Amino acid sequence: MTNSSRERKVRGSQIRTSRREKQDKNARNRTEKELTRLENHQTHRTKNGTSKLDERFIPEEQPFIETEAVTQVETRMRRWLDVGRPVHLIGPTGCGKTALAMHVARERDRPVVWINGDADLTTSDLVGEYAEKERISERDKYVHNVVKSKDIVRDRWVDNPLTLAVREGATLVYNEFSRTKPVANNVLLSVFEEGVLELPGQRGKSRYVDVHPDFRAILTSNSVEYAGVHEPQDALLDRLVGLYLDFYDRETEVEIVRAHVDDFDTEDTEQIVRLMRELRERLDVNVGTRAAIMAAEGLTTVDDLDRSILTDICVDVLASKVAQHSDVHELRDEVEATIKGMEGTLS
Ligand SMILES: Nc1ncnc2c1ncn2[C@@H]1O[C@H](COP(=O)(O)OP(=O)(O)OP(=O)(O)O)[C@@H](O)[C@H]1O
Repeated sequence: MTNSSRERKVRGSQIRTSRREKQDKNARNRTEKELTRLENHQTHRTKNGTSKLDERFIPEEQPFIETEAVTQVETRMRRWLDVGRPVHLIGPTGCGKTALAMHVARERDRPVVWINGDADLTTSDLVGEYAEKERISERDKYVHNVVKSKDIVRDRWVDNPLTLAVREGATLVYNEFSRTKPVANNVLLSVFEEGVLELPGQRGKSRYVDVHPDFRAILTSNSVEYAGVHEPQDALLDRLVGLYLDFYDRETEVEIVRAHVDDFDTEDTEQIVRLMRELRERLDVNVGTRAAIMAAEGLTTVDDLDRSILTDICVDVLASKVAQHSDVHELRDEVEATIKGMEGTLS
């Protein structure tokens, strides 16, 4: 044994760590991990110029016509959005609710989050769930060449559209919200009133999310279905500002059809809109602006138009709305009679 006793060197961290020091170390690790996650998210966001919100499905931007009639409704919508009230657009199929909601939402220059109402939608579909497994591996080298490893697998919470919109101050467009069962929409009550979103699946203080001051909501529902699908709870309706829409005036519909159908003569556009509006008055089925757009698209393929071809196009555009094959004959008769009755004005 040599004279100088050699102090035993212990490599690596101290063998014995007090419980308190271990807790502090774990807390530091957790903080570092959280900071890394946020930095990664921020990097992802800046690198791709998008946030997680942008990954959400949002209907493709369409040409948007703003006549006086459209602007009037927009002004009413903005009035309520400016004071933080959720706006509920109610109207018949194809009258322009979605286009209006998306346009006003985009104009707010905030991220837009889109939710499609559906009977199968649940609260967790709206707010989020523990949907991913997170594996954390800790490697401790207490003694050189001895590795103590520990894998922790835990559920990770994933925010769904409503929570993302609330956290990031997005404009939520909740299309056909009344198709969703009322119980799933209950989470909206405190969002629209107390300004807090409760995450039923979460625990502790992360169970509550303060609503971002820039968060706004535009809900749409189809007037007919609205009555028939799920009667939304009065407490929710009480929190909404309701704007009933109908089909636009003829000039606006002509502009809308022209915006959607290229290479279609203005006079022909005016005629097909006039015909579809007449059918809207006469038929039991709903004849929306979308039907006028589709009919105009069909007409762009025709060189020599006659009454029979025009009848075919109108019947084809509306036939999906009649339940029985026998009803199509009645539909065709109505269309033929309408075209005949307008012969003087349809060239
Ligand atoms: N102001 C507008 N400018 C341009 N296109 C419009 C405008 N309003 C409606 N449209 C078009 O008319 C058609 C019907 O509009 P939209 O889909 O918004 O109706 P909707 O009431 O939401 O129908 P649904 O009840 O089926 O959801 C769409 O093709 C839409 O792009």
